Amino acid sequence: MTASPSSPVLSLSGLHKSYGALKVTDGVSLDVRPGELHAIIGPNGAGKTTLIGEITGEVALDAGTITFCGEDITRLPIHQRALRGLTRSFQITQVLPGFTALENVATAAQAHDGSSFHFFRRASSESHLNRVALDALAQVGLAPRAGMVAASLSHGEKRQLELAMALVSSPKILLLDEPMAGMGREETEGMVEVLLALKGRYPMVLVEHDMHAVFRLADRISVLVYGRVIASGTPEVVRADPAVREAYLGEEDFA
Ligand SMILES: Nc1ncnc2c1ncn2[C@@H]1O[C@H](COP(=O)(O)OP(=O)(O)OP(=O)(O)O)[C@@H](O)[C@H]1O
Repeated sequence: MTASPSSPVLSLSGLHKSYGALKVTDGVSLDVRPGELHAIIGPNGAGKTTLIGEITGEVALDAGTITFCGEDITRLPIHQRALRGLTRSFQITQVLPGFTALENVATAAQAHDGSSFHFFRRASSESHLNRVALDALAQVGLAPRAGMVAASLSHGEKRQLELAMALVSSPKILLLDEPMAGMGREETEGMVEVLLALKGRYPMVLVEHDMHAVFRLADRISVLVYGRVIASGTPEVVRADPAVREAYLGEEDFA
């Protein structure tokens, strides 16, 4: 089955997951449209990271269907989903601390491109990989740090580096799980700028607690509470929703 240009890139339909009596995903249905940045927010323990894991295949569903680029991927293993361009970044640290930023991204590009990498073409392959890696570093604003070893990068820069490593895997969607976690205001602002620049080029699912960042970036927001989507829509619609305001009672961002 092929998807038309306007059909959703990713559709979740009736997803369910329980751990014993705890319903972590309770009938979640939502879709991500081409070029859209769709944020998923909700209080601690609402099931956001679990939902990302269900999309990548790390968490097995009890019920429901996941469709990606027109294909039912519900039963596909993690690597088959990744090969199709379903790319997760953050909270999985694959950065090699003793390698430079450029080497890290080139290694990620090589891993993705593995089958076309031949020894007899080594020199040209390496320069190709370096070009691809530099381009990805530039996209995340990290080109000036290309020659620095990853260990010497700041926390925010390491997160930018992880994002660059995701970009070289030819993503058809980016799943970003708390990219601003542990960042100060300035680093958060830097990451918002990077994601704003990438917006529209890749559809993105963003799980994030920083509401200022979410409201600046999102085209649509879905609010998860106890594993259920209690509201979904544009930032304006979600901000004005009484159920959302109740779920976030007392938090200044919804005041
Ligand atoms: N493997 C597991 N076994 C049992 N319970 C689990 C497991 N994974 C997650 N949970 C529980 O499921 C619930 C949802 O967890 P999840 O990490 O998805 O929430 P979250 O919305 O991402 O939270 P946070 O915002 O704090 O990161 C929590 O109560 C958590 O303790």
